Amino acid sequence: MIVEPAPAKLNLALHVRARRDDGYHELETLFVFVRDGDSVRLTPAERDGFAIIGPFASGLSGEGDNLVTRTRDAFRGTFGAGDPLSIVLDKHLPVASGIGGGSADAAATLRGMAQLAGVSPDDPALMAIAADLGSDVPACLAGRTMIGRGRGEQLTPIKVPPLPVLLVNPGVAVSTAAVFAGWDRIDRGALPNGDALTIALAGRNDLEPPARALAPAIDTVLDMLGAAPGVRLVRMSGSGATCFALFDREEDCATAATTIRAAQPGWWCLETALT
Ligand SMILES: C[C@@](CO)(OP(=O)(O)O)[C@H](O)COP(=O)(O)OP(=O)(O)OC[C@H]1O[C@@H](n2ccc(N)nc2=O)[C@H](O)[C@@H]1O
Ligand SMILES: Nc1ncnc2c1ncn2[C@@H]1O[C@H](COP(=O)(O)OP(=O)(O)O)[C@@H](O)[C@H]1O
Repeated sequence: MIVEPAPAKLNLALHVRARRDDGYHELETLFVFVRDGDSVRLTPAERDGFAIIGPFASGLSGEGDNLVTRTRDAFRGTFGAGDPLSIVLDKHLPVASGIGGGSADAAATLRGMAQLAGVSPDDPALMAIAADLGSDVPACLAGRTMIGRGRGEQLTPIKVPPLPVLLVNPGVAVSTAAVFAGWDRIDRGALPNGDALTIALAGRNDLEPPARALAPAIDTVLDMLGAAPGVRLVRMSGSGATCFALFDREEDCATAATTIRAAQPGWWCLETALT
């Protein structure tokens, strides 16, 4: 049995540069990962099985299609059938929330299946499968801080300090495609140069305005995070609606979490750290 962690992704900065003829957008983004997330358990079995457990299981259980089973089938398409597998997805990340839960699950499934099949984690075919599954899956397969370009699949490593971070989602799912469609098509420029923190602090998320138009609750989340003592940076991640606040001190992160949980008990709130 293998249990693969599927940590949440954040975009500390996300610059949308152009709309391509294939409908996707050219991006420049700073991908980081946090300590916590979903996990995928893979066990060789008599026949294939797939189950979803955990606090956000109900948001997905009704859907026949899941990125985990799609990934399993894509892996087999490249590397052969192998043993039947019982797969359990433990879903802790809110669905369609800009922190790449589905992409992280896909990447964890690829890593786990590669390990079971004796495929090297560096096999380039894994990255090719990842890029086919979704724009964020290559970064999640790499699983560490990266500058992403193109659709997100051109990756360059960079280091980030393990700062405390608070993630807050107001419980509104937003469609990635709808948010990109709302981008005003104005190129506001490249990612700044420098170390990861400099890039984050001087960068932007160009998807914030269209996401805020679709989900006005994001305004309230950003305001509450921005009012937290000791906060270093507040921004939305990906296409939203999850927003993050970076802190220098764990105590400040914990205080902000307590304040927000008391004011908004229905929101999802995760105190974690960059890895
Ligand atoms: C915005 C980002 C930033 O990291 O994150 P999330 O909000 O999903 O977490 C990603 O680019 C999302 O990646 P992912 O969620 O894998 O998206 P995909 O399945 O590839 O694409 C979903 C839809 O989003 C739009 N899309 C996605 C990526 C991109 N570079 N340009 C796009 O226009 C397209 O309309 C596409 O049909
Ligand atoms: N394992 C999965 N986890 C989350 N979403 C999934 C999964 N499999 C398929 N999906 C579909 O993918 C869509 C995007 O999900 P998700 O990766 O959570 O978005 P985001 O990258 O914006 O956080 C969801 O609306 C859902 O229908």
